[in-house]
Amino acid sequence: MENKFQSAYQEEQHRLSLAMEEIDRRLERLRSTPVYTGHDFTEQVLESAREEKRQALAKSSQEPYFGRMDFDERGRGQRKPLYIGKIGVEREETSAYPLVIDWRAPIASLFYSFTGGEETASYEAPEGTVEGLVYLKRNVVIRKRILERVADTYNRESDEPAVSDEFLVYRLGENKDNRLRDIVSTIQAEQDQIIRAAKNTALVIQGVAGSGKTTVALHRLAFLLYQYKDQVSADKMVIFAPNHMFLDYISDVLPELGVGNIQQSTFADWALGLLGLDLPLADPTETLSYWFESGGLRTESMDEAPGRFKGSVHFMKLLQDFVERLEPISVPEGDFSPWDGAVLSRTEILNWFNEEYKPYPLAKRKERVLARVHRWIEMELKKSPSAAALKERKKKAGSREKAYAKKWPQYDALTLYKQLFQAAKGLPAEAAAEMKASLPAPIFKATQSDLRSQIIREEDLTALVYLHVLIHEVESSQRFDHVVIDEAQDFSPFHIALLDLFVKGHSFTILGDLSQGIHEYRGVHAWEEMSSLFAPEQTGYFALTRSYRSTLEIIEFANTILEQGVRGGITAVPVFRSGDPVRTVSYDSSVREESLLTALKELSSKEYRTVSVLTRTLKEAVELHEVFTSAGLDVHLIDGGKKQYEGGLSVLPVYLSKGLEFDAVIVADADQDHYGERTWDAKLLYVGCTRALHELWLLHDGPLPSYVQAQTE
Ligand SMILES: Nc1ncnc2c1ncn2[C@@H]1O[C@H](COP(=O)(O)OP(=O)(O)OP(=O)(O)O)[C@@H](O)[C@H]1O
Repeated sequence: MENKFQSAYQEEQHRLSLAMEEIDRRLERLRSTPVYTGHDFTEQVLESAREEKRQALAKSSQEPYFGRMDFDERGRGQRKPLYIGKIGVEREETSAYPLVIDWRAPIASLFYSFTGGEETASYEAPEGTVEGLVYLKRNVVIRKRILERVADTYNRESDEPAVSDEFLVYRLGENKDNRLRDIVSTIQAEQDQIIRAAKNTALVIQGVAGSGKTTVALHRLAFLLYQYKDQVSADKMVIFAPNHMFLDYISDVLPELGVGNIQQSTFADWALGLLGLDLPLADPTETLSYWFESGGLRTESMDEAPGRFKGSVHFMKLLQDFVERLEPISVPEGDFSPWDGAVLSRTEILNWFNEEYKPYPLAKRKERVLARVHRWIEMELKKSPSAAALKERKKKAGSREKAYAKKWPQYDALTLYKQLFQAAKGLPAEAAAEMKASLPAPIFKATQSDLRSQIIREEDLTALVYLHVLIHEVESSQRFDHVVIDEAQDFSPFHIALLDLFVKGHSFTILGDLSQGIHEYRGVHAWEEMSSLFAPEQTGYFALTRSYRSTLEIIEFANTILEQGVRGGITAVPVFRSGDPVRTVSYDSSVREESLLTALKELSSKEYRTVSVLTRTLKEAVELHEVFTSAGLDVHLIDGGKKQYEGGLSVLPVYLSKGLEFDAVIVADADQDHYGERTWDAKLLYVGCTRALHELWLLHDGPLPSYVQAQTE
């Protein structure tokens, strides 16, 4: 065994030296080509391509590849070693396989999809299906030009033919810093399927906690940019994520994959930018504490929650209906007369508005009609009998034209939204009453009062953007080539239907986990709510059930919470990576703070890079932060306003931990007072526990909730 390993290592060392020599030689040649700084456009384009190549080769020379696959393409009768890296490097002679194959190339898909077996394997190439035999799948770890590790995950000629998880487990065992990382060397077959799925599909992915949803979505973007380079551009792709800190947390993956310039935004930022609104949104803390304080007035049923109503397709239709009802009352009453004796009849204006400009949205129709009125005035002015009359008429026409334009309704999203919640003011009485009746009374009242005080909540943004689209339509510069929605369980069907108006070809990657649906007062309760928005051939569904983040012990512990507390959640299948047992530590309430401090000190003395304390509420997080810092620990408080995740030690409310991960997690106050018997409490605790990679402790002073198994040491 030792010898086999030695010889594999030596072989790879030799090949690595050859590959690096070749890359260095090419890089040197490119570097010695003088940089073009002139004004010739063609030369500038060529220079920019050379610069791109220089940068790619420079990166490649440090870590040329991560995998090797020996493949015998049927018909060739020869087994060839293929090297796969983050950046492809072509050979100078074109007939051979590239020196390094880009991980996104069709042939590289074999490296990920091949899961062992004696049979022939195949991949889809532009020229059709290519079949052959895989002999070897090998991972090689190269850091800064040094070969650190060689691990075979499959060897046809060995006595153990099954694909081994050993390398994956080694990778998962590493500690994490403050950034999510790429996984190109260990993408799993079920993840690869999603990454390489066709572009024009609304993919909906349900994945258990830690199944790699966020990571997979980012790799999918890099794949789409490679595979559809002529159809998509990075700056026309967008990732919607829950908050700025999360965006910061994931921001390194795409550059690591050699992809830059992809838009990353929260839905709220995008919506406010599009609306051109410079209004601060209502502070979400109030809503969050209403829904997240333990106990309280909250009911189990979320169906009447404002967010659910305002996120429904029903509400979307209602807005459309409202705008349609505005059409017939748009053109002001009466003829238009620019000066006495000249009349443009309302019938003529109506004809322009209702017939000639009918295909345009409301605001454009108004704009076009007013421009036409202006042109009509100019024509009429030409008929003036004298220069003095012309002057007089011009003056009159100027002020009457202004007054006439003012009589038209104002078409901007916020004005219309306010109008709707002023009992559809302006509509004929019967229509107005019908509109009002279709809005649930408590939501009507609360929104009316908010809008009177200039308060806009996040849940109003979908409606505002939709009204904007209805009156202005989507401009081509606002369209996306692809939209990724992370934590999609917190989005509503209305969000998706709205974004569908902005994306070409229903090209979506929608990822989430219903078991982590802690914002279900506004998010979806079943994926069908989203997938049913598309025709069956436009959408695809994938489920990821394997969890890569946590140890076997943590996953089994969290699964019990799902089974017994959430009842109906999809449990995760662990990768076989064993660690320390989960600890449930009971303490007396008089020593709560000391106990948490001791626990944090103990975990931070280990070799972990990130340790967090998760509280139930923000208030508790703030208080504990004070305790920890007074004791001299360097702890970051994550309070929702934070734009960056700094790693190290953190304290935060559990609901803000979604999407993040830590080497070790302490759940504070894991008792029945803080986590009651409701499904929702169990979901919150599930989210908290599944943030831990290697170690999880739950501290409590009262009895644990019934769905948490006390752990004995
Ligand atoms: N194939 C893989 N190889 C190595 N690591 C992986 C793989 N897939 C996922 N991981 C790791 O698992 C962890 C979880 O990934 P990620 O955060 O993308 O999952 P998620 O499904 O979005 O999680 P959650 O919903 O719980 O926030 C990350 O540390 C990621 O690097």
